[in-house]
Amino acid sequence: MQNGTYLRNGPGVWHIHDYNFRHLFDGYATLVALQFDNGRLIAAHRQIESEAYKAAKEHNKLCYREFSEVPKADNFFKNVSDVISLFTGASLTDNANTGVVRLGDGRVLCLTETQKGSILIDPDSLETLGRFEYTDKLGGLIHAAHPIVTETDFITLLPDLVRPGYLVVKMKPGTNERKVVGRVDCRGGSTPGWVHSFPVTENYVLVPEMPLRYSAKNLVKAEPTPLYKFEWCPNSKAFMHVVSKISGKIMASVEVPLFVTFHFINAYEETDDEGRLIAIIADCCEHEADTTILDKLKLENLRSFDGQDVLPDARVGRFTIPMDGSPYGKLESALDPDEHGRGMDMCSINPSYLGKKYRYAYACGARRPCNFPNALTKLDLVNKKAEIWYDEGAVPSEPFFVARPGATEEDDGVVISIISEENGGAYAVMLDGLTFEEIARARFPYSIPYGLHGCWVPKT
Ligand SMILES: CC(=O)/C=C/C=C(C)/C=C/C1=C(C)CCCC1(C)C
Ligand SMILES: CC(/C=C/C=O)=C\C=C\C=O
Ligand SMILES: [Fe+2]
Repeated sequence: MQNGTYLRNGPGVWHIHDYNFRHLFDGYATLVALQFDNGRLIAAHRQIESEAYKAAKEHNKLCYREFSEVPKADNFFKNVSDVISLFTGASLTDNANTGVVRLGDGRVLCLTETQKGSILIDPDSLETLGRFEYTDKLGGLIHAAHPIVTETDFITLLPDLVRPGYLVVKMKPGTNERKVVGRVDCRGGSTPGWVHSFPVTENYVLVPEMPLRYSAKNLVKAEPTPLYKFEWCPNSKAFMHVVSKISGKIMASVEVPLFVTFHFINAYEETDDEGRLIAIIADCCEHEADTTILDKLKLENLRSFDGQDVLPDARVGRFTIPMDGSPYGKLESALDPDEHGRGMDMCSINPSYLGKKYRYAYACGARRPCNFPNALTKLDLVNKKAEIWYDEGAVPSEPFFVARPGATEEDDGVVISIISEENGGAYAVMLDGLTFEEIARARFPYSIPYGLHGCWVPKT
């Protein structure tokens, strides 16, 4: 194993004093680090010191709007209406609890869906260094939680709730300034679809327009609605738009079957024998166009498993987007969902295959009955088979692939996951990327809560 640090972010504290949050996504961000140092493993964890977290600790109450929680009127600006503070962004959380990325310039950035929740941290001490200030004038309050980050680029989408659409933006390493690549207007609905993540190919950025859309009326509600800040709008239809990375032009825009996804896995360009582009293939963790997964992530559901099989089905949804001007795209299962127990989310790939034809993905899968993904799975998208790693009582977080230095095979590397156990225990596990067998496990001397997304910071 090369030397370096695996960092994982995620909600980890779900209460303020004696007030308990209701949804998984509300929790205050907890970073966990696994530092690999010449065969030794050193583990650490630390809270991200966001303004939202510090204010909650200082005042013993919720002070900012979280994913589903809204402060009581007297918790924030007394005389400013919620609506005004929502649209200036002042009341929005900066609780950067979703992901962590290493920028091409080496800075390590924690993110969530609010732009103000972009927070720099020190990957060695896990100390919060401060807010990442975007120096451009693009404004906006929200962005995709998952930018596409490489050594040379940072690409993200900014949903536009005023003029329904999405800005595609990019930022060079060493800068804090995003530049507009292009813009996509929504084709359906009066608001953009929720965009937690999106995929890219070598030449294109794909903009998903999901029929689960931001909801103007739910955004200002004080109490959570069944779909939180969103609305299911099947009549508004679903679309995939293809934007050129170079010109920003829309190269295709097709209607696709209705879908629900948080996470795109990867995408690539399909060419014919003469090398002409015929289609774009984009894969995602798709929840069978069923929004109930969102409410299943309520803490009371996650904390009460009684043996009933209540995890909604999910699959690898594969979009085929024709590039010949045809108006419709396809959405099919890339493999039989029974291969991975019809549970599917929290994915990773070998980063060298980003935007390219690829064969393997790693994700959380299911061994049923369950109420949450309880297994790790390696998906072979060519042979349409899945391997499963399962340990009784384990709640594994995203299996994160780290390639072996010098590897030539796509799956030559290791897969790291942090396991929270039903009984309060926790351990880190390392699987062989090729065989999917367990290589090592290291137990934490205390509990580590379930978490979301990670990144690899190589030792320099
Ligand atoms: C943890 C995770 O995956 C998602 C977190 C999403 C958050 C914190 C979303 C926050 C929002 C608000 C506080 C109001 C505006 C809308 C929205 C972006 C959903
Ligand atoms: C944990 C999760 C879905 C699990 C269901 O199968 C989704 C998390 C989304 C945010 O990053
Ligand atoms: Fe995510």
